[in-house]
Amino acid sequence: MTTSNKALVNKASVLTIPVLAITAGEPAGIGPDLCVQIAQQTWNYQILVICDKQLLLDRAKQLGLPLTVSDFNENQPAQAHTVGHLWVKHVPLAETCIAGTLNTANSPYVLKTLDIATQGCLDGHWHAMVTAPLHKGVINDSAEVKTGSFTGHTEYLRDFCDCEEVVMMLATEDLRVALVTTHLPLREVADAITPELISRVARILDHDLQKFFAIARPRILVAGLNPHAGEGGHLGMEEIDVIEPTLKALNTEGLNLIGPLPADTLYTPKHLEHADATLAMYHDQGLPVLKFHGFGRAANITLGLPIIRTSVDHGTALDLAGLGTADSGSLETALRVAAQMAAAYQTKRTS
Ligand SMILES: NC(=O)C1=CN([C@@H]2O[C@H](COP(=O)(O)OP(=O)(O)OC[C@H]3O[C@@H](n4cnc5c(N)ncnc54)[C@H](O)[C@@H]3O)[C@@H](O)[C@H]2O)C=CC1
Ligand SMILES: NCC(=O)COP(=O)(O)O
Repeated sequence: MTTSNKALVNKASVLTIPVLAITAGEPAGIGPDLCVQIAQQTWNYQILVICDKQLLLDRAKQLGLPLTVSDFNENQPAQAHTVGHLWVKHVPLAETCIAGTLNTANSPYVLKTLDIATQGCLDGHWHAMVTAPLHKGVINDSAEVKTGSFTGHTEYLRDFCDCEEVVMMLATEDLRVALVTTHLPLREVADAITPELISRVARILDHDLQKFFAIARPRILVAGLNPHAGEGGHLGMEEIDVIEPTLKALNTEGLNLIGPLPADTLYTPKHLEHADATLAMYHDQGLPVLKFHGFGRAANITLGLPIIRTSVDHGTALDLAGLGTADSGSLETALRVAAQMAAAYQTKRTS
């Protein structure tokens, strides 16, 4: 690989053609379908897919779409995508995959694709990783993984990259929703909302909105935890005891956090009009709003990592695998956002 397409994270390189690595995710889900579908489109990036080569060719045949593949070599200069072709970093499946049918034997393969993609970003072999959906259940069901220990890409990448904290943010054209807690049972959420966690998350969100999205001083609307943001303490004390004083302290550092606001009215046009992002306390407080607004056109972005990682806004959709009816809109968005983030990062480095 020439210096021109080496990592933006740990090497001072010039971004010419971004090299984006896609992990195809759960082999029985729609991840492989989406990779084949985006291969049919025009892109100004080099797209490489980290997966089993034969899986992609089989899925293309099943979908009736043309596809050729070549082995990706990080020592070759980057080249823009050509329609109907994919570069592949081959990782063999443990067992042949049937679209729509989960198989725990292939779970270690899914994790291996993530490890390779992440390490490749850290080593500077590609500019960003974009993840197709995986199935959290089948990974936890596999003999190689301790049950319940795999909660999602976000936490897995946090641990792989040895980060204390990362932030999940989903973004569509005019709405960004970040989360204080991610994949946590609802019963545990209230106890997890501490000044320390809110502070770590808010600082990362503020920092990365500046770094990757060129927002000078992000205005962030923060939701309360309880209905009506606690109704002055009558519907819960977390706002008064934890959230309010934490936001106040963070604002004295220069952050621009507004809240805690009642979550139901925070997500109305009047409030959102002047917001750069929103911060929800838990997964299903913020994400249903985002998905109602922009499902299929949103990207999931992990902030706070030493690499760029974006993803789709949907799951494995086992019911659609191999049928040709999966919508590739979110994967397209995730690719575009990854490329924009890579360019923004590069501009900041060189300015
Ligand atoms: N980024 C990731 O790896 C994500 C993984 N998941 C995982 O996916 C698995 C299945 O989750 P579900 O809750 O069933 O959600 P899901 O998103 O897979 O499916 C929900 C509904 O949306 C439809 N759908 C999803 N993606 C679509 C697309 N691209 N085009 C057209 N229709 C689409 C499905 O057919 C289904 O009716 C779970 O294990 C979950 O944890 C869920 C979200 C994100
Ligand atoms: N709802 C988002 C989701 O479940 C995806 O999580 P992750 O695998 O990107 O951490």
